[in-house]
Amino acid sequence: MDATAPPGKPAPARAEQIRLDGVGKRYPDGTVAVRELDLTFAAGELSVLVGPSGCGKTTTMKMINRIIEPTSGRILLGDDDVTDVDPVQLRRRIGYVIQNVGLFPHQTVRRNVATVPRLLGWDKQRTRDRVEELLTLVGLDAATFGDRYPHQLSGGQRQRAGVARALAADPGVLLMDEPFSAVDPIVRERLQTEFLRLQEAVRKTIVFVTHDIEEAVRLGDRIAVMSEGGTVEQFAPPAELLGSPATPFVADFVGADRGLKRLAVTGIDLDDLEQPPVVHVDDGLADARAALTRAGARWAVVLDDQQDLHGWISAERAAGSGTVRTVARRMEAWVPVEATLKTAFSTMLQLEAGWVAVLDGDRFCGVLTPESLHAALRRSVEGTVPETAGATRV
Ligand SMILES: Nc1ncnc2c1ncn2[C@@H]1O[C@H](COP(=O)(O)OP(=O)(O)OP(=O)(O)O)[C@@H](O)[C@H]1O
Repeated sequence: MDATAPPGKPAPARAEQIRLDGVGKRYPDGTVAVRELDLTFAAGELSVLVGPSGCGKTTTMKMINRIIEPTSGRILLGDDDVTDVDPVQLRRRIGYVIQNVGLFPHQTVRRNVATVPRLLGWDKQRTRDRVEELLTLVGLDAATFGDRYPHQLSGGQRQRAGVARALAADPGVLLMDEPFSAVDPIVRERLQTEFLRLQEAVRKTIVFVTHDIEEAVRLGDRIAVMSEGGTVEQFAPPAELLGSPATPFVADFVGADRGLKRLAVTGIDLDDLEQPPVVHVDDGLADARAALTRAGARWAVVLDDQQDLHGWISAERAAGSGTVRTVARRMEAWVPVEATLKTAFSTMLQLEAGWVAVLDGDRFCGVLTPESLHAALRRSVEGTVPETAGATRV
């Protein structure tokens, strides 16, 4: 926390690296929850701990903010050994979001979110500004929800308020323990999407616990698959984890449909695209026929005056005279080049289309057909091409 920061404008905290160095936890009853764990969570990345129940995920996470003290090894937050940092100070540097949020039931949303700023002694105006800013950031309208009590919110709204509260002091690090597991799948997906957008904006170092591999793949920059005793079976970006599981345990955990899951984290590669002939709505049909013959193709993509996608035309419909416009079929199936193969595939299914156009801004880049999608998927499963960094995981 920067005491010199102007009111209402706290200096953004640095996202710090977290390093676990031979960390172990033996509970007083002799249970060894975590054996000897070496793991580094990179600054500004979202790392997910995933694994079966009881494998030590929560214990690992709670050792980072010292809710649980390790019995061996050390944990470094940036350059500081966390055991040397006063736990109260430490928890101000580390936001914490848990399942069911843990909002104070007798306090309004505003007051809940203001908890840490109040503890830090911020003045009223600075606190109020920060609360408004955070509620907006997590998609809760302050005027509507600010004065409600937690029981007057839906599960998803409560979860958002919980995230706002954890971000209030602008910590560099966020620990999240199954934060979205108490809400239904549709709300969960929406929260995940919003959360990814939020992380794009705030770039915290986040350690996120879940036992849902789909959630891990969707959110994680890196995923640690853990087995009993806090053993890390593999710690890798989602595409790598799904493409080449390091152990039979990981292969089993990510599931037999890992190829399909990998669609969600694989970007479109321009080399995957097919290039059908392109004609314009105002071209004559004779020109369209000539283009089809030249390319040896059965159909062509039709673009309008603005070079936007208009639809397609088949060789059969190109017979006769007149212009392409009169016989072309409309087609809405397109995806931006930043989309994932999953988005392309579901667009194709949703619109019952035989292909989807790929656009870079307004520019037509080519099309994906079931065949080229299949080839792209094979490429991605075989892991010959790294995950596309720009792929939008929504
Ligand atoms: N206070 C405790 N005393 C003794 N054993 C404990 C204690 N807390 C947890 N354990 C044990 O430590 C192991 C790891 O627990 P932990 O809660 O870290 O697992 P987890 O992977 O988070 O599980 P889940 O997915 O079910 O939340 C389990 O075998 C659990 O029974």
